[in-house]
Amino acid sequence: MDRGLVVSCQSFPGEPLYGPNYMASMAKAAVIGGAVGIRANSPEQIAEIKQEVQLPIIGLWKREFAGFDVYITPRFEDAKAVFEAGADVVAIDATHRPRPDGLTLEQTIRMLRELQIPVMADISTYEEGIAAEAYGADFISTTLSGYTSYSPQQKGPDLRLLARLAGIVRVPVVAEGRISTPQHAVQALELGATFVVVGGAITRPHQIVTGFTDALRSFDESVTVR
Ligand SMILES: CC(=O)N[C@H](C=O)[C@@H](O)[C@H](O)[C@H](O)COP(=O)(O)O
Repeated sequence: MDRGLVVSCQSFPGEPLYGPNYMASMAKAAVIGGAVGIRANSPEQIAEIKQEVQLPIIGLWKREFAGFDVYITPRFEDAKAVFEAGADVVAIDATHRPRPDGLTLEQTIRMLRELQIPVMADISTYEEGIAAEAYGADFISTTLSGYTSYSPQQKGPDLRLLARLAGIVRVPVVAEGRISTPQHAVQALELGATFVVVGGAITRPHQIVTGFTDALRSFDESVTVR
């Protein structure tokens, strides 16, 4: 995949853009805008997008299993289904938390590589990134920083984690998570990211609206106080 922008086109039940082909249309818009790849959720949405755009797809499948914290492509068989739906790379939770199928992360990555399925390791800490590379992941992405109980909880992207990993691992490092401005994206490339994944800031209109309404509300409140 070329250096540049990957647009994450994901929608979920209850969201206004959840339904047939909304995400395929979003992916078409990403193509027009010059994206180099698409990140997409679920075999269904991946297959829809695949029909409409030629760009490489990083696929995942968000699934919740009672008693487990991992939710990004949690089981080996979910990863296989994502690949079979047309993903070129499969993104998986690459933390060391227990997985619902009882496999370790190392076993999962090894089994996927045996099937020649390229793996993107979604990590939350530096140590997880180093381990994922050692296990054979093809890409390391900062996706889960801020979304595990033990990683830094911050409003903006974890550029520090990105820079530390980019300085040491040999596989491509991907900047992902809370990248909400073009400036963040440029900064990520400067710090060594091979590509930058942007989701909500492009493909979640309700999130974009909230950014504006929150700003207006704080302005109103500051005026009232005066
Ligand atoms: C933590 C998690 O579950 N991240 C998910 C991973 O696929 C998506 O919900 C995010 O939208 C994606 O990572 C892009 O990030 P952002 O939408 O912040 O640009």
